[in-house]
Amino acid sequence: MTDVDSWRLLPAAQQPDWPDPDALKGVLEELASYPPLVFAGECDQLRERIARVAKGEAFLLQGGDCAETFDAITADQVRDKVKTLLQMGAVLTYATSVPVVKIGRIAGQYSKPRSRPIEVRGDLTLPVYRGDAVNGQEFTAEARRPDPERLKRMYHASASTLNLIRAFVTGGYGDLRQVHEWNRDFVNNSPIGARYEALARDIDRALTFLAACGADPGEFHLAEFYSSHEALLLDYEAALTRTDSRTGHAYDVSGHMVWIGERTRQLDHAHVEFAASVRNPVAVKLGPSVTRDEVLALIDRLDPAREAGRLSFITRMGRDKVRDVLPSLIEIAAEAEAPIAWICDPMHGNTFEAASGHKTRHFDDVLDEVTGFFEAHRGLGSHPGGIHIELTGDDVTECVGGGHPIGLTDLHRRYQTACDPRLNRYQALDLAFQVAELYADRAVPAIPRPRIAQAA
Ligand SMILES: O=C[C@H](O)[C@H](O)COP(=O)(O)O
Ligand SMILES: C=C(OP(=O)(O)O)C(=O)O
Ligand SMILES: [Mn+2]
Repeated sequence: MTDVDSWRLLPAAQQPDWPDPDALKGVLEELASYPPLVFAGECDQLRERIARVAKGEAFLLQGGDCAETFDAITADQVRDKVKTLLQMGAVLTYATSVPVVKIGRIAGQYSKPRSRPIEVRGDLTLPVYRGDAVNGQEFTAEARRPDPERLKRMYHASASTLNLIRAFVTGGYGDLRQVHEWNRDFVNNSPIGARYEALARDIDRALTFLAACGADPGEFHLAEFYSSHEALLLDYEAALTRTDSRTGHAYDVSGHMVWIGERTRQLDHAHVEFAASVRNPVAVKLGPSVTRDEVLALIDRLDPAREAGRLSFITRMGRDKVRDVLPSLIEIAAEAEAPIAWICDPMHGNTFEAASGHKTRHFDDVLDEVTGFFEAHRGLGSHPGGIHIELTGDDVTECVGGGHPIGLTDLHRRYQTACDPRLNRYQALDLAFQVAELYADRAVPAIPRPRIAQAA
């Protein structure tokens, strides 16, 4: 591990141009005095859960908005997002026969890397929207001016979201029987529900069997839920980094897991340096242009001890490239004896612009990339560790396709995202059921059963 401040000496991509450095300094000092949002022990627990993913004994489901917004922190919206993830988790648990580690892109996903630093509309050129932690979406000079006070709002928004999540999942919301009932409703009301009927019935039978055996399905750790976000704004992440009194290690206590994006994973830059200095489980996004040397260097820098659970790679290749590019990456990591948890992000390599100007993704492309990810792992005998999805619990029209079909001409109806198009609640559940079908068809390798001694 490196010194927690060593990143400050290196270049950092995608940082806002804060107009008033003194105001920023004051905010960061204040943030540094705030209580942690998550505890180091929880981060350790998640690292252990991800270690099981890396060993082929668990599956990981990570999902949530591309960009959270301060306006959307209502009890209903947070609940529906968590509910969607719990529902997907239940289907995937049954399909994979292993525990599903559930992680939200939530309670901290407030900043965005962008393709261009500016946005032009007509005669007006303004700084691009970089997430609610930095500036506002409205296309005015005032809204687009980076405002460090927003970093404090990010902290408070994350705290209230986490508070709600903790209340939902410990207050019985994640009870398996309840979650299965919601899935039953989804199947009954889906235009393609007949297709999912057999799987839903199998889950019914499994639950009835467990109840008959005297087991309490509410106790199956279904309600364990973790937070994650892209560690993009290093000033914020560093202000929320604390030394753990138990171990003396530094933890980024802004979320349980943090990841480095495709645009900020340069080896000699600040983001990798920062991630190397904290003890959280960390992930790096890998796009199709990643090289062998980069993969090896990321492993050596972020997981020098080869500790399972420490480093995940979230691959986002695009449906056309995943089958060609992913196998060699898996081989490189295997040669380096790195216990990587491999997660598939089937969203970011499959974005296109519709004729209407909306950024969108097709459900079939998303499913195809997940299928290619499974095929690549099956070909090499490695474990397809999980999926990373941009989704919402709301009934938005941002991605096309799915069982309640959305066409290109429907996009304008409820296109509400602050950045990238998300699967809506139905599309997210379609994805979970159709990934489960891949398991049932044996299109993916059977996962070894968890050893009893390691049961959570
Ligand atoms: O997830 C976010 C986007 O992929 C990223 O911010 C780039 O988006 P843009 O091309 O609209 O800037
Ligand atoms: C920007 C994102 O992804 P990537 O870094 O893979 O482009 C994202 O996850 O929203
Ligand atoms: Mn995105």
